[in-house]
Amino acid sequence: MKAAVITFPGSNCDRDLRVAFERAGAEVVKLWHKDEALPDGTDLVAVPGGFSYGDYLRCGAIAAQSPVAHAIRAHAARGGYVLGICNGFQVLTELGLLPGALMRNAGLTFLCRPAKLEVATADSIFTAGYATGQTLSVPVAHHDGNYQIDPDGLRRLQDEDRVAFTYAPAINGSVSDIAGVLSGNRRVLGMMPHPERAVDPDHGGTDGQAMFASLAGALIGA
Ligand SMILES: NC(=O)CC[C@H](N)C(=O)O
Repeated sequence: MKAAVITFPGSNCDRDLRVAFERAGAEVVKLWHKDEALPDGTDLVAVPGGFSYGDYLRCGAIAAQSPVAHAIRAHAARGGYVLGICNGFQVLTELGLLPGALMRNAGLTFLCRPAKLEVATADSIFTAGYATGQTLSVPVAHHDGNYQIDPDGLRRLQDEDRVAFTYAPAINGSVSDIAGVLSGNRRVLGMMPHPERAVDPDHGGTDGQAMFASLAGALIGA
């Protein structure tokens, strides 16, 4: 399995994401925001957390106009896998690969702490290593994690079983406590919590590990 991890100016979780994939047995290639094409054989594009382009305009808005953005869109259009974590989730909504938007946290403060999550569906390559309803502890670190979507869009996400994770209890004002969502073909996942910060006992927990193990396991040889 080959994962391409993208770095924008201001990304700060690209190394952690690379290590999480490598420990799970994936081959990782690094991409810079100015790269216009993915390496041949890329199975999954990973968009890391951080403050791409300083979070100017809106979190993720400038990254969605960067040279590498076209390559991400083309990969998704081909049915490729895409994982966006935190700022990466914001970038994927700005790219139009996932519905909804990430607004300022309801409490107007930056939240940096472990969060309790519930796995809302195990029916995806990203969440297959968990059980639906399982509770996880995964760190969050964001000021714009308040997921919002119009009522029709919310109904569609729920009807199509595309809510991947919810906060339990609520932390940032997200509609229906949504922490992560899947695309219609279930091959794109965006989530605000950081599973790559929970893959080693020294992180204080390993609840993120199953996501990388599931991805690497399913895509090895792919
Ligand atoms: N850790 C992150 O990716 C943070 C995302 C974004 N900069 C925010 O604060 O909401």
